[in-house]
Amino acid sequence: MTAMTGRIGETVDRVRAEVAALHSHLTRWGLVTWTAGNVSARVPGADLLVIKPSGVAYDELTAATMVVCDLDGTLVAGDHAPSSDTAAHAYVYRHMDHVGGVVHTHSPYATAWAARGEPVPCALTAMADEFGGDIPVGPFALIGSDAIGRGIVQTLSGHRSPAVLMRQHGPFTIGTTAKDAVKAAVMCEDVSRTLHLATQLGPVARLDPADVDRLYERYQNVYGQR
Ligand SMILES: O=C(CO)[C@@H](O)[C@@H](O)COP(=O)(O)O
Repeated sequence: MTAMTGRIGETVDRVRAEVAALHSHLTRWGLVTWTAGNVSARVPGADLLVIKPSGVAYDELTAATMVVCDLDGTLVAGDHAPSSDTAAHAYVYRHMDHVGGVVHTHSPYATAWAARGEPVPCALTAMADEFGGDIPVGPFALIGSDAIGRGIVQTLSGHRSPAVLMRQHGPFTIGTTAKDAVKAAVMCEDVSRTLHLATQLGPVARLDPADVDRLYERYQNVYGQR
């Protein structure tokens, strides 16, 4: 591992361990095939991010294999090339100050909705809880520039959903923390699957917007251990 010194080095090492461990949720919840997914986290107190190395198998990911980039996506520390989605993650961090973590997968049901360019309709209380409405579709964009990141930010800015289905590509999720972004990716695939099954049986009705608001406020502010 390319060492970074001092207090920032300690912080980076902690974030590297956290990001490495979070990748195990992508395989545990069936969100990725081969290496087609990545998790990143913003480094607190620094214009840096930690992200997965490109194309490295999940069972080979360790804190030491995580790479550190600046918020332009340039490699700062690490012995591997950064994820091919680093530019998208970095763009989100530059333009959404509240975001501490970003996840991208090709999880099958969410990616099927992305293939069709259709938002996942908010027809379940679980969707109101986690997404506050539909899961929106973002524009088609080729990898390798700021285009994907711009599409994520344009779609999610002012939107309650932490997930966006990038058209004909797959879901990207954001969170206050990287763990929150991973949870959003897990829940995005879960509701995408359920709504897929439901729509196979016939039309589904969206929840009343007032009910969505009430469910979202409760889940975001009361649910769980506070
Ligand atoms: O979607 C793509 C490439 O089109 C990437 O997210 C996926 O292959 C994962 O790439 P990385 O292994 O993170 O570089």
